[in-house]
Amino acid sequence: VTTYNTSIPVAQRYEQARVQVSLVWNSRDERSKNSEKLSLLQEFLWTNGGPRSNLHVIHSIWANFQTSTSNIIFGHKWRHIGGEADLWERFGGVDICLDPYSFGQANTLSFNSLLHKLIKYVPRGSTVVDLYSGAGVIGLAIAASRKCRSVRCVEINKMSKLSFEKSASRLPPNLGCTITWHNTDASAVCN
Ligand SMILES: C[S@@+](CC[C@H](N)C(=O)[O-])C[C@H]1O[C@@H](n2cnc3c(N)ncnc32)[C@H](O)[C@@H]1O
Repeated sequence: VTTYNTSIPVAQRYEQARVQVSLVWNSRDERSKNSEKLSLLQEFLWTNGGPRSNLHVIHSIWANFQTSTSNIIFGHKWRHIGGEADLWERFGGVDICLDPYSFGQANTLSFNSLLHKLIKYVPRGSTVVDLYSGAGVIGLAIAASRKCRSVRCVEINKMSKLSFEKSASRLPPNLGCTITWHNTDASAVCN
């Protein structure tokens, strides 16, 4: 859900929030059997919830292709099939891009206020490691506070790097802090 438009009051922002829809399709890709049904579903959703509908609640639509029969929800293949590709949020005073393949906190209001509180506890000149960082939202907010020398984000999902890089490109210049993102197992880093 995006509530990005910070020029309007918070309550109104939540009323006008829009949803990023991810359709998980149990096939290899968009050329597989039954893919016409995916297009029909996408068209139906966009007609009834897109910008030209009476109830514009859909920000974007993505398809995810999952052939595994395990209980892992998402497969590795993603296709953007409608609306804006990037979903932006505002957390801890920074612009954050959340692609559907990156983890996003569900309670955005609480997360935002927790981030503002957390930053107060960071001593000046710190070296910070954001373990299990996802797209690096916590690390990026700490980096933007200008309180630390470096922030390293550590995350196992390599796709989250794309979201991290888009957000990092919007950080203000000259923060005096290097911020990097590392695709590795955080439990190995801790040991
Ligand atoms: C609950 S999310 C939190 C993400 C981020 N800190 C936030 O608040 O938005 C946990 C993250 O840990 C990652 N993760 C799970 N196991 C991991 C591991 N062994 N090493 C590094 N990251 C891991 C997941 O992919 C996920 O992005």
